[in-house]
Amino acid sequence: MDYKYLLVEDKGDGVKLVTINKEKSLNALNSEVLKELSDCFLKLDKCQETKVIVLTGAGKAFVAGADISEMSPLSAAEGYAFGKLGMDVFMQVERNSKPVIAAVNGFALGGGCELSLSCDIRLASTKAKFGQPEVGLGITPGFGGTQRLIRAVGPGMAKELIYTANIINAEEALRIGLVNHIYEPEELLDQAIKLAKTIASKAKLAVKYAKSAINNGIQADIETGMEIERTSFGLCFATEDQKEGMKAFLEKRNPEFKNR
Ligand SMILES: C/C=C/C(=O)SCCNC(=O)CCNC(=O)[C@H](O)C(C)(C)COP(=O)(O)OP(=O)(O)OC[C@H]1O[C@@H](n2cnc3c(N)ncnc32)[C@H](O)[C@@H]1OP(=O)(O)O
Repeated sequence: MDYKYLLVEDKGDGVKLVTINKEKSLNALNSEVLKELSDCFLKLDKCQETKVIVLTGAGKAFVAGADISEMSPLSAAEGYAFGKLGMDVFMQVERNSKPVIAAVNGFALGGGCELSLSCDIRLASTKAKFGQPEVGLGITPGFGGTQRLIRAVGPGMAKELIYTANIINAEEALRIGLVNHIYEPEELLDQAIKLAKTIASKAKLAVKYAKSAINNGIQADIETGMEIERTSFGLCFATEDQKEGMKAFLEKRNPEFKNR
């Protein structure tokens, strides 16, 4: 996969590393980068060999937000369309059939924080900074921040972050549950890939069904959520990997999953 602003590397064992590589503008998301991300995540979704995706940024930023120079002259209708473009791409990340781990190496502001929120798991370097600075620019979050941040950290904390535009460090992000773990900058990618490989070693379809059950269930009432889980659970029994996983346990050996 060849892109102008993305690097896609095969890290082995079914793990792909996607790096947003537009260092000069701190990986700010313009329409071109968003379209490349869309194409990349669509292809990785369909790629049989890919089991887990790690997403990071080149240089000192994960993503410093949507591109302010592109947004500055927009009309209301154009602003709406730009917001929709970002939302659609982030929805592709969130709904990707493969788990996506955000390795947040530095600034994750505005659209950058929102991109990390569309990933399944966030890991941070000690240098990471998170925030939704949009109200300081005269806009609201526009790539899903008002909806995903409340789900990640609760409405009170999300509202404080969004209304104040405060930037928080990795420790605070860990404290409020925005990230799962913090690592030294030089360890972040290795740790993200290690976590990705642990997930990739499990039954691929079971992980896929678990992801969709969690993502769909979180939007639903508990009874609907339980029905979603029952359906996913039942579907697993139609897979070869369920037979192999349980047979291996009973035979006291490691399973050899075929991802079928
Ligand atoms: C729907 C979504 C909406 C949004 O996401 S709104 C945008 C939210 N993000 C922000 O408001 C953050 C904007 N950026 C900053 O505040 C600062 O940057 C930082 C604090 C992240 C870093 O500051 P420092 O280390 O001093 O770097 P630097 O010189 O400001 O940035 C290097 C180059 O990167 C460009 N840049 C940074 N962020 C953006 C952006 N979000 N959109 C467009 N360009 C950006 C700058 O302008 C500059 O460029 P040049 O070297 O040509 O002066």
